[in-house]
Amino acid sequence: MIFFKVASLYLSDWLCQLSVTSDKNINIAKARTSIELASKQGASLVILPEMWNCPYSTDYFAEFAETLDAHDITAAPSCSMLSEVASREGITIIGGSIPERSGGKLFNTCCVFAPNGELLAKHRKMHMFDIDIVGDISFKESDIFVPGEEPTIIDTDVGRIGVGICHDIRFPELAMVYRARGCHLICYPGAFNVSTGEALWELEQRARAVDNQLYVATCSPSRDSAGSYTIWGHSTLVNPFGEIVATSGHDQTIIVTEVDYSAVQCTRDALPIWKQRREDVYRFID
Ligand SMILES: NC(=O)CC(=O)C(=O)O
Repeated sequence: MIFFKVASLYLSDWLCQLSVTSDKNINIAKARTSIELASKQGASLVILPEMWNCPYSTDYFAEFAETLDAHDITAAPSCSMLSEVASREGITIIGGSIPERSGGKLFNTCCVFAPNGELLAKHRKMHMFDIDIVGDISFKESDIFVPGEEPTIIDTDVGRIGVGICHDIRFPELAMVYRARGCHLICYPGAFNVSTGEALWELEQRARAVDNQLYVATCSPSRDSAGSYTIWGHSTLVNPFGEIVATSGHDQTIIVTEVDYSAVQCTRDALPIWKQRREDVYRFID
């Protein structure tokens, strides 16, 4: 989980990496305790990991799925906990992700809650994690999930935030949309595995941050989470200059760090690459 304390343009940021079990009630209780702890310490934004209520495995997604009705969140125990804690503590929550059931389909969905407990937005993972690295890892999210169709931009008390989920980070176009629409921060709840994580997790975050000159936050479950998928961990915050502000190892942990949104404009003034783009010459197809 990541937590932010906000004072005008200046935030204090907590990253809290949760160990996910195969018992949903335990996962909900653990997340609640961590959010409350963050709030007591002054956090105003909390970010949870991808699949914080469910092991990251195609064997579990359907069983752990919840139906999310913005008008009656009580049928979804994971999200009703987030809504209740958001309103009791008066904080914004980027709710990692959970399996969502809707219209006979399943989505990998991040719910965002306002400090009054209102469901502000839902981001459905847009790019399915379907990979096959011979002799290493095979995973096919699209066996279970259907991709979301839209980018998600939310105006919150802690800035304009874009949301992506894990594999979404590999698509620079999505991050560019967020930059073009004025986001200061992109949050990617994620659960990279050890193979891709070691090679690419940090690289992808720094690339999205430096190309778009904004903050990138990632939040992962910890390595000891349930299921056969081995999680990389290493929740991280990267600044608009591509530098790592804070990161973790792979164990369950909380990191507290600080975010200064003025770095977004400073970096853009110093290196005005957005204005220097040559859209007149970029062509994907002749
Ligand atoms: N959960 C994911 O989308 C995993 C991923 O992208 C990876 O590289 O691992």
